[in-house]
Amino acid sequence: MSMLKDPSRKYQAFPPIRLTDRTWPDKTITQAPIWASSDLRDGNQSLIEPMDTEKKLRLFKTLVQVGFKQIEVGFPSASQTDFDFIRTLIDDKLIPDDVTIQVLTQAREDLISRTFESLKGSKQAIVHVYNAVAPAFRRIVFNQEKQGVVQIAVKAAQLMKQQAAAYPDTHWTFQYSPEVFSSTELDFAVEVCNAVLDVWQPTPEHRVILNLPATIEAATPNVYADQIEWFCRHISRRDSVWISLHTHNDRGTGVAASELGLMAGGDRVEGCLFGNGERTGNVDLVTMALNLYTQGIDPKLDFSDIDGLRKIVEDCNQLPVHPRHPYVGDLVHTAFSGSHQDAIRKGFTLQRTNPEGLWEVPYLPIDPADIGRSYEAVIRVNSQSGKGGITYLLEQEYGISLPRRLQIEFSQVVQKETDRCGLEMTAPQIYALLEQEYLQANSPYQLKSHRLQEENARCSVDVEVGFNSDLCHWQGVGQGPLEALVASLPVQVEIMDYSEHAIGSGTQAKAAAYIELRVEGGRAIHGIGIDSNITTASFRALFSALNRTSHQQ
Ligand SMILES: CC(=O)SCCNC(=O)CCNC(=O)[C@H](O)C(C)(C)COP(=O)(O)OP(=O)(O)OC[C@H]1O[C@@H](n2cnc3c(N)ncnc32)[C@H](O)[C@@H]1OP(=O)(O)O
Ligand SMILES: CC(C)C(=O)C(=O)O
Repeated sequence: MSMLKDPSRKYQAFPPIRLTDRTWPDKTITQAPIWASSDLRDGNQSLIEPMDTEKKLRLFKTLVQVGFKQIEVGFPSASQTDFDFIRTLIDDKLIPDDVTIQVLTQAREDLISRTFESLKGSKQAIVHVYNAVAPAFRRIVFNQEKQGVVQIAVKAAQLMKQQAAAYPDTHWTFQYSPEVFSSTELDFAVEVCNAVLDVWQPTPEHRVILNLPATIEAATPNVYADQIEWFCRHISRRDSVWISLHTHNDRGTGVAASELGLMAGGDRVEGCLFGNGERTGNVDLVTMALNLYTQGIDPKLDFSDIDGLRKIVEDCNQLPVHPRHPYVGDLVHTAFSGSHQDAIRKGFTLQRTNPEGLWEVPYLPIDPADIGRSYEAVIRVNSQSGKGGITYLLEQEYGISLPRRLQIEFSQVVQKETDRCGLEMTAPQIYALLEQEYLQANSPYQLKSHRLQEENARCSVDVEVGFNSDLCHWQGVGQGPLEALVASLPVQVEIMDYSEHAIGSGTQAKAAAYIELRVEGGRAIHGIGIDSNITTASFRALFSALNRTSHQQ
């Protein structure tokens, strides 16, 4: 078997929705939807090993901490583990007053009564019932005509009403999902839902939830948005219903579909953290929420410690989060490539001058600090990197600010090394290379010591220099220490550029000095000196450049 030359023999294009006056493309999302986490149900049912009670509890508490107010906690009629877990939540009073748990059931009598039994004693709960309504499911799964499928839903709705009446101390909310809504004839989806609403008789004060799943994502996200807008226009009692979106990610557009679905009238979004869920996953609620955040909208979910959250979710799901996963992947705030690093470094420098201003660092749609990440991993260096990245790491990790031409010179040294080893270079490795190349460039001339005297604005210097196995004394006079040192040298040099800065502060502070030197009319070469004494640092820089010049001749 191989891919078909003519895939239309096997696959059909999804038909477009007839909605020429669609309004959603002109809408924007201006507030967070009602979030409902399905991690403990849809997420859990898709795991290789479903969570045990301990893991479920851990994840439940985490979801509460993040700020979810509606949490689907399981399918209690399906397994004793789920049933017991729900009992634990209720009996041990682990559900905060402002959190509503939700449970799922098929539209079958025995399962519905078991579901209500599991919720006995809860203050409030959402009971979520579903049956598939799409043509293929009617034919293949239920072997029913449309009316048969409507009857399954209506009967379940009636049973739920009866069961709820038997437990009057709980505040019940009903939820119905016409499963595979996205592949169902729209008028039929509305027909089934209207029939369910006729049973439940919701009011604006006591609404029900109609959850419209893209159980299997089958079209571009604009089609889902059209479906939602069409549905919202045609459903009866719109003001008594919360329209809930439940998208999967089969085509990789689960987030886009939910976002467009919100523009099209959705009130609520069900999904999982980091996109866990059946097959390619449910819509990723973290991405959705942080997408809102980066548009300046409070998502009402708190991801201030996104790495801590990821760890818990990975432990509970026993599934890793991809390094490229939006916002949370290990590499998503990291730039390896030169032009990105350059732009990021400049962006950070500018941002620091106005920390309260709008975030505008190129290539970083979010400030990593807002989600608890350090800037450490923002720039990493390999053979694709340029001077910007190297400079950034030296600045951040070692407080060393190389002057521009020295950045260019040193980046070539790093480039040679990354090309040679083919690996990433960490900040300590880059610093080690800097040390080796500049700070340890002490042959043939080794600065042993120096003595300075200042008189009448004249400086005289006496330096002790190791040269081969000899010890020499060089003496010179000038207006400043550096000029005096230059005058003492046995070769003709010209200082093309000099700069210095402090590294750190207080008693631990050191000075870094940078010199660009031309020796006897040759090529300009750089040197670096670091010392707690600024004059010594500048002398070291000069010797570093002098020695490097002799290596390069
Ligand atoms: C898209 C989703 O994520 S939907 C949620 C899916 N999640 C799960 O199914 C996880 C938990 N489920 C289970 O553990 C089991 O399915 C149980 C315990 C609920 C039921 O198990 P079983 O009774 O063995 O039945 P099974 O799941 O095989 O059910 C198939 C039967 O239920 C019917 N059925 C399936 N879904 C529904 C539904 N939503 N409403 C009514 N009947 C349904 C099928 O037509 C089939 O009927 P048939 O036996 O007359 O042909
Ligand atoms: C039960 C429903 C909402 C579901 O999980 C789906 O259709 O994907």
